[in-house]
Amino acid sequence: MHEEIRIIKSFARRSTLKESDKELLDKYVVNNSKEWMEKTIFQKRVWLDIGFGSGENTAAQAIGNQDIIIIGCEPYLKGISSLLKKIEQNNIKNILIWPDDVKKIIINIADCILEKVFILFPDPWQKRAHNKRRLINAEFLKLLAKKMISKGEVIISTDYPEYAKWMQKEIEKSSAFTYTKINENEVENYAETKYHKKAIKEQVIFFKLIYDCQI
Ligand SMILES: C[S@@+](CC[C@H](N)C(=O)[O-])C[C@H]1O[C@@H](n2cnc3c(N)ncnc32)[C@H](O)[C@@H]1O
Repeated sequence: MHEEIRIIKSFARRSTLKESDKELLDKYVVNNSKEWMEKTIFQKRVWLDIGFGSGENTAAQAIGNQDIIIIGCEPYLKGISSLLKKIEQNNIKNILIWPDDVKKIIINIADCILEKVFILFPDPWQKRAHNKRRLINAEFLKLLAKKMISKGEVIISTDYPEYAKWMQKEIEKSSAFTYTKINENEVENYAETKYHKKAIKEQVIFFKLIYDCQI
């Protein structure tokens, strides 16, 4: 059956990539076709970092887990440049970059393939009129669940208490995951991200969601 997801833009591009970064990106970009992914990555353990920002966590996870492939999704071009720099400096071989909206690639990712997903400090879209732009909602979580292996994990963080409450409601509404609140030090190989460093520390919340096909 044809899968569809509403694409409400939750980011804005403000710059362009330098020529040298464009060439580098060609080396690491993921080809958004089912056939290419089937041949190239779906035999491996696949992780996803959605909205990687400057790529601190993506790089740390790739270095700490050499036997996985991590696909980093991020439309913010300066962030892509930062991750490319980390990849080259650390000679990282297991990162692929999707330089656009996660919703455009997730539909082409095979079902039951994702082992771990990070969504760290997603944009909170605080004004009520903008809430619909929030990435975490029941519709997106249901789609994500279809792509997860049984017992696969999604790690989500925020420092906005109101968004945290919203997340809890949407996780419960989607009824695809069980979830617990965890501490940052329970996230293996986690590297504090740029937004974590800027966050209101006492308010930072991490959720660990587990997908269980039996639910
Ligand atoms: C608040 S920043 C957090 C960045 C990083 N995770 C961190 O903790 O520093 C949210 C990021 O999500 C990205 N983003 C927003 N909507 C997205 C989408 N639909 N697909 C992929 N990335 C998205 C934005 O470009 C932005 O860089």
